[in-house]
Formats: sequence, structure tokens, C-alpha cells
Amino acid sequence: MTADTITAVDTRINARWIIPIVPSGTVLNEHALLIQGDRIEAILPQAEADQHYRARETLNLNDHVLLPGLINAHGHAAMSLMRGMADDLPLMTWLNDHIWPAEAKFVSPEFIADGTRLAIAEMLRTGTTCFSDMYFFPEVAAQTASDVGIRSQICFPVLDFPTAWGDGPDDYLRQGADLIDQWQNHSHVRIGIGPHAPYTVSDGPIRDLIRLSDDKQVPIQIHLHETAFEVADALEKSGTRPSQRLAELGLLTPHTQCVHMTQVDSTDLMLLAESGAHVVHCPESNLKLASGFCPVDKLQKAGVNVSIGTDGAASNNDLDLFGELETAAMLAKAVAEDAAALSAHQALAMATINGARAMGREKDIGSLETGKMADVIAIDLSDPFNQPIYDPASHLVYSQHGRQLSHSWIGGVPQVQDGKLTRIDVPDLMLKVSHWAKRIRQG
Ligand SMILES: CSC[C@H]1O[C@@H](n2cnc3c(O)ncnc32)[C@H](O)[C@@H]1O
Ligand SMILES: [Zn+2]
Repeated sequence: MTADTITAVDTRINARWIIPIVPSGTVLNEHALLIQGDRIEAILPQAEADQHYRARETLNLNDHVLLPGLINAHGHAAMSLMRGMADDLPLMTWLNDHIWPAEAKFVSPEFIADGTRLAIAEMLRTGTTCFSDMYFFPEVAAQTASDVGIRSQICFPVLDFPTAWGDGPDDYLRQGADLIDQWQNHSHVRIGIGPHAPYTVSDGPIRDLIRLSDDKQVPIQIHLHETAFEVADALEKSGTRPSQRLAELGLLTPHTQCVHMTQVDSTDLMLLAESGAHVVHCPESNLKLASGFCPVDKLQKAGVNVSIGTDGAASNNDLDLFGELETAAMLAKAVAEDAAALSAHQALAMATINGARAMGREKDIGSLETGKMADVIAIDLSDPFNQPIYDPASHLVYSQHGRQLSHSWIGGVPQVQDGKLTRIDVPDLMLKVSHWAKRIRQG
């Protein structure tokens, strides 16, 4: 560009701070972010933007920090309709005696449509612009996410037993393969394979789904080493740790996202680091179900990519990734017995670029860089409880929660403006949610 060239762009955002995530630890002051179409055109000092760009629309966010949209790398979106339904229980009691019976009774395409929309509303309001889902009727979740315009990774479930969505593994894999073909090349929706856990999927279906993942080049996401009981039970029944069994089957690769990993011995650490598999840390679900503590600092020091997820709203009980980051940072320090473990900047990277890497989407999302998708969020730090401000990254992780979000864009399209959702009819959604609550309450 020569000194007098003026480039026209769609949107200019003037922000007090920008934390682009890449390069790591950077905080830009008084910069402008320019959006053309669905991508970031440039990020530069505001005085330079005045000279070189003319925008159709300019937004002045003088008390705000801009960040890449957050990436919630694990959840069960429609379980938002079961928020607070079964609290204060350990994982297997929670699943066997409460969640699975409720799912058998209520899960349907309508339940998924309404529950997923409720989860998306909450995620958008609190800064998430891309989420991963593992739940029933994934075709409905994918359509709902696409209709709203949020980015997603929709993992279709694979289990040994029948559910409302299918007869068993062969049926899940057949429907899943069709789903992959249907959504191939979609800008926002990606399909993944979601074997539920080592204790619910046997070797045959695991081999089949690895073949499907290789053929179609799609990611695999699995709950793994969620509790000490899971590992001890597998050792007692087969003499093998679940991680070892999955590695021997060929499941641990750079396409694999291992959710939870609260139990990590030296062999597990080596398997994860050498395979290039990713970890999705879900600290609040792990705390609430008393599942255990993921050793985030140890994993990161071994070179394992650690992303973050909320898990479902029935075990969290919210989908606010900023709150999750605060918990993650506190917990990492306690587990490592090191106050320097998981700094604020490292935590923000976990919810952005690390999530993008886990999903194989780091070329397009996860940081604010020229040429990347314009998935951008703005957090308003003007409230008294955020004053004074020495380092905005500190407040994002340790002080504010996601409700301070004022704006978000996904691929340049506004999703939240002045704290209001632009593409979800909230009153209509609330009516649907109260209908489900009434039915679930009646049992
Ligand atoms: C195969 S669809 C997903 C399946 O997983 C159940 N679920 C929700 N949270 C957890 C968790 O923390 N560990 C294991 N399984 C979980 C959900 O209820 C669905 O049945
Ligand atoms: Zn889960």
C-alpha cells in the first residue's frame, strides 16, 4: 500500500485494548481492527487507520478489550435443558440414575433444537463464537448452529447400545458418515466423531470409527480418564489403562481430542505427547462431579496442547467460558503448587488458539491476525469492579465474567450488539424452555 492509498472496508472497531493472542502475551493500546467481508483486513494504530482506511461503519469501544472469540472445546449443548436437575452427585450415579433415564424419556429432535438454541444463546452472550458438541440428533444440532451462525464442531455419538438417535454402533456410524458428507465444506459447521468413552464403546466400533476418521479426515472426540474409578475399573477388568488400550487401537493421533484426563501417569503423559493428541480440560465439571484434577501445567510442559470446555450445563452449571478460565487458572496453580502455573495470558490462549488447534482450525480462527476469520468479541471493562486496570488480561481471567461482553462478530456478522443477541428470538426461546421445564418437572 502506498502512503495515499485509501482502502474501503466494511467495519472499523476502535478499541482501548486488543489482545490478539498471537503473538502471545501481547496487549495493543488504542488500535483499530478492520473487517472486510468475513475476514480481518488489518490491525493497526488508530492514527494509521485514519490515513489508510475508510470504513462503512465505525464503532468506538473506548473502555473495551477486543479478543478472538472464545472456543468451547467440549459440551453437550442441549443438556442446558437439564441445568440444575441433578446436582451434588458423583459421575456414575449422576449418569446412571439421573441423566441417562431423563435422556431416555425426553431426548427428541425438538428437545435438541430448543436445548441447543438455549446453549448457543448463553455461549454467545458470554463470548463463545465456536463450540464443540457431542450429543444425540447431531443433524438437528448442526442445523441449529448453522441457522444462528455460530461456528461449531458437531460430534455424532457412538456407543455400544441403542439410544433415541439410533440402534447401535453400525447405525451411528452410517448416519454419521452421511452427516460428514452433508456438511463437508460448510463455512461454520464441521462434523466430528464422538465415541462416548472407553467404558461405553468396545474395540470393534472403535476400529470402525478410526477408519471413518481416516477416510474423511474428521476429528474424534472422546471422554477419557475422567475419574480414577474409570481407570481402576478398566485395569481390573482388562489389565490395561484406557489410554493404553486406545493407543494400541490407533485412536490417539493429532486428530483426537481427549476430554477430561484427570488421571495422567508418566505413561499417559508420554502417549499424549508422542501421539500429538489434544486434551480438553473441563475444570468446573470435574470439580462439581468430584471427578479429579487435570494436571494442566504438567501436560503443557510436556508439549501437550490443552484446550478448555465447559462440558454440559447439567454438570457445570453454566456455559460461561470466562468463568471456566478463572477456575482453570486457580486450579492449575493449586494442582502444580505453583502460583505461576497457567498465567492469565496462558489461560486466554487455552480458550482461543489452543481450542482452534485441537479442532484443526488454527489457520482460520483462535487469534486476531490479518487474514483470519473476523470472529471477534468485545468486553466492556468500565464497571467499578474492574477498576483500576493495570493489565486487561488479568481482569478477563481473574475479575470479570462473560456477562461483561458487549459485542461479538462471527465471520464479520454481528451476533451480539450492546449485550443483545441479534439472531435469536429470546422471548420465543424462553417460552419453549419453560414448556420443557414443565414436562421434565412432571417426570
Ligand atoms: C454420547 S452423547 C453424550 C453422552 O454423554 C453424557 N455425558 C454428559 N456429561 C458427561 C461426562 O462428564 N462424562 C461422561 N458422559 C457424559 C450425556 O449425558 C450423553 O448421554
Ligand atoms: Zn462431556
